[in-house]
Amino acid sequence: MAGLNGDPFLGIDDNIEKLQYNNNSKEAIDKEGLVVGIGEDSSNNKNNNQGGEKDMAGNSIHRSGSRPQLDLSKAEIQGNSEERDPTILLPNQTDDISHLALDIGGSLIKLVYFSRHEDQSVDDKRKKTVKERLGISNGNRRNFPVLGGRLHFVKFETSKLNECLDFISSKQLHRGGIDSHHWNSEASANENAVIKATGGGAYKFADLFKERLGVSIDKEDEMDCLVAGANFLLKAIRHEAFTHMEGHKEFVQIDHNDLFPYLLVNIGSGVSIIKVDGDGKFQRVSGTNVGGGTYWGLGRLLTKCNSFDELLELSQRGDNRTIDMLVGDIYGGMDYSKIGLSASTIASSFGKAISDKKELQDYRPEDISLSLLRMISYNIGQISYLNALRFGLKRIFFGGFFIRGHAYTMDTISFAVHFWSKGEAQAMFLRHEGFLGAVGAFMSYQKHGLDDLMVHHLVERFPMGAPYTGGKIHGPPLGDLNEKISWMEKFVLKGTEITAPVPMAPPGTTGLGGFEVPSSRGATLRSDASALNVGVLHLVPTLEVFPLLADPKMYEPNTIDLSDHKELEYWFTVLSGHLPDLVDKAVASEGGTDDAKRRGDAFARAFSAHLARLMEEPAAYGKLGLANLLELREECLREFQFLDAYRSIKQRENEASLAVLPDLLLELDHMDEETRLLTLIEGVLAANIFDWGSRACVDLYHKGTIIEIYRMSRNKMQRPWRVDDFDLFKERMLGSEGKKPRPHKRALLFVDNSGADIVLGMLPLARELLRRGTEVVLVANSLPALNDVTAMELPDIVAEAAKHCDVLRRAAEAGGLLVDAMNNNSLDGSRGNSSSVPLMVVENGCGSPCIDLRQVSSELAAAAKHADLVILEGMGRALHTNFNARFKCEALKLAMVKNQRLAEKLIKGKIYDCVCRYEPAT
Ligand SMILES: Nc1ncnc2c1ncn2[C@@H]1O[C@H](COP(=O)(O)OP(=O)(O)OP(=O)(O)O)[C@@H](O)[C@H]1O
Ligand SMILES: CC(C)(CO)[C@@H](O)C(=O)NCCC(=O)O
Ligand SMILES: [Mn+2]
Repeated sequence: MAGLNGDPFLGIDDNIEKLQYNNNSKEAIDKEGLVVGIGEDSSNNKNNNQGGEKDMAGNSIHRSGSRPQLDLSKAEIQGNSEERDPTILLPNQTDDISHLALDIGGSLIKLVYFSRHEDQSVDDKRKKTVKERLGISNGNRRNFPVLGGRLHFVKFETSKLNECLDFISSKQLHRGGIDSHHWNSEASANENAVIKATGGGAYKFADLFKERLGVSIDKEDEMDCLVAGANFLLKAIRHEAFTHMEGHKEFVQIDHNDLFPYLLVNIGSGVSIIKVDGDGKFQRVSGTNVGGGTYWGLGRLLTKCNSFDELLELSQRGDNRTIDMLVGDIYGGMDYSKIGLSASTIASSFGKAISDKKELQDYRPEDISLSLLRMISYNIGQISYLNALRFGLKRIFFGGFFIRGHAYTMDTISFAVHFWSKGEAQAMFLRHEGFLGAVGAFMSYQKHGLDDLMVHHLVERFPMGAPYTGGKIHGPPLGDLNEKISWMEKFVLKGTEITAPVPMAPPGTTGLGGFEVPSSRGATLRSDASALNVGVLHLVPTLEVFPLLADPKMYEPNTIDLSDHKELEYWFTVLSGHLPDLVDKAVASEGGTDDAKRRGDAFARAFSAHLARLMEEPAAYGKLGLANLLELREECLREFQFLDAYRSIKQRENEASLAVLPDLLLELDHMDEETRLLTLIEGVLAANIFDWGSRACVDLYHKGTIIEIYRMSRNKMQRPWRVDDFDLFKERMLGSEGKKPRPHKRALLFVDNSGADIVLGMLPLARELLRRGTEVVLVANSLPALNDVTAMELPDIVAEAAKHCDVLRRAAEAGGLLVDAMNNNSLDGSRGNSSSVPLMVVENGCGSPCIDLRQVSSELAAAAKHADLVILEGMGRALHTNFNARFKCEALKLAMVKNQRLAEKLIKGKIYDCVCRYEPAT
């Protein structure tokens, strides 16, 4: 959903050392001596929205207010100043420009770095008026002092510091990370660059950083950073914390108002135990030197393993009973039931090694590793519990890379906490486990304003890097697409370690006394390349919670819960089955070139890898719903630069539908009000059959033309529909017993597909509402998804339709949609007709067939303020998501169910059944 909001007031940080400008800003520079509204209110920058303002990487450079001033003196244009977007160098820019923070620990270096949004803004005539209409003033951007962009998470081994330095230098992260491609290092060595860093290495390696990268390290206190990082993540990431018991992972919804106090246990090389009472309010109450370094260090000596992951992997095949001394070993096979110890309880870790005449080589490394892992995890759990007890704390959050998302480790810790506290205290884990300190260090750049971010401003995405390179100890800096594809091709050639799903062992119980080894060994450990379950965090300060949600806290967008494995398997099959066809469409949409084929292939592999990854571990990317899977597919397409796979299909369908629209409108106009309303709703439902996301519909396309299918679909419309609140809706619209109800003030129509769906379904319905004096806001996707119509495409479609319809034309003019028409002909004096209610188009902030109403565009949020009717149309928006959503205003949910299983599950019906659900305001 993020990265699509090409909004000029996203407020990207602008301490750029080098910027580019288009012709407009060039003028400004000439006149004003290079002070082009930078560091001032960006409303000065009328050129922001022009699409031409892109750097070579396709990124636009934003200019926002409330940023530190740039030193533009001695700025010079590099290369030919006649070029459209010449590069300007700012040699004297010495502001604190870093977008990188580090946590350099005893074992690992953690990096958090920031990159800008790829601005997708284009010259969109819709946008020119919509802000004005909706009263979104430029002043609003003052509310978003936060920069928009992305946070990336990477780690390296501390012993391989050089690799880390190379990474930083190859990405030019120490120079602000902006526009690294054409940074001219000669011309502007930045003497005063400063990077925030925490952990012991911030002290130990400061000189080396100065020497190698020419940057100074600004040291931040480690405990401060851990706490700041944990507080931020718990506040801002929806599914950051989870419990893990007996192999079962469950995300915990943390109430921000009820977070403190808690105990934070960071298991790095050593362990810090911190009592946290608030933001910046904490005390390190304990620690233990038996930690991650102990497991890895001792483990390496005892097993000759070469990597931490190898050691962890060994443990998966281990049996600790060969080396641990059990109660039964001491009690002759009996339980010591008086104090609640079963025979299989570990009495003494490694205890058997004393009595045996065995040498180290007589023990299996697997058993040693498991025994060691269990000993250390259990010990930490127990010490943590004791500290929680000391301060009466109920919640313990565990972080640090020792945990490494490993099921057995988490189960053991949870077990210890649960057992000793008799269920009073709860162990919770964090998805960004090892990055707490680094996130905290990043936050200490106060100018980033990260503190102000709220849950709805953050969108986590899992690019190709998630299943392949994400979290790799030293991920290759896969900057451009080509690099990515070739890397993946190599990877695939090497073998397909990533694609084979390994089902998790079914969870079992730990039995009597509860001292036994937790059953969960987890699935086969994945190679480190895919070890991390964190994605890229997109910061989108313009996103807002949809203001008409009745209860945003209780709102859950997904109707289908994919934590049910059967359900996941089903949708996995559906999406996999759909893949070849999608790849065909995508490749064709890009002209079917060799390059497109190669990208298509890479897309298919990447998306399959995501699916396989999620089949193996459904919660790998946080809580998983069907909407996430569908969005992942769209994001994945975009990642391989398929910007609109259904482009030509959409165009064809729009044209075909527009051709029959006049006839339809004529037909409608001959009906009485009641028949017309029914026909209109039927029309919406019937036209919703055109859905390229549905297998059944794609099959239909091979059997008939668009219009034939539409006719057939119309003819099949028979009431009662499977969910049929039409009579209620009709009464609200037309009244009963001669009483005329007041018309709606403003209706938001969340539209779905291109072609018949929008042209023959939703537009005629919009027209009816307009005619009744209701303002209509067409809410469409910001970015393409399947054959969904986008907010950018809508004005042209409306303009075409308006040629056949006065109601639409006047409303579209009043809504500022027909800019061209208004300029060209002031034909009948109806221009700006104040008696017409406006028809508007706003983008929803999404690039997916589903919509999560907790994160919508500010445009939509503004448009919603005066709305008293919400119409959600289509499977994605009205069924897969939001079927159960409750609104403060009236809601109408319209869709044809084009999937047998969904029909059975949701409405106990069958494929092609229809839903017309009307709900009064709550
Ligand atoms: N790939 C890896 N290489 C080395 N250790 C790893 C790896 N993955 C996980 N670990 C574990 O994570 C621990 C380090 O965790 P973390 O990065 O949180 O601590 P640190 O900051 O390096 O240590 P400290 O805070 O004590 O200085 C290691 O001691 C080891 O147990
Ligand atoms: C020394 C630190 C804080 C470095 O991160 C960590 O390794 C740690 O908390 N060690 C445990 C030291 C102790 O409290 O016994
Ligand atoms: Mn650390």
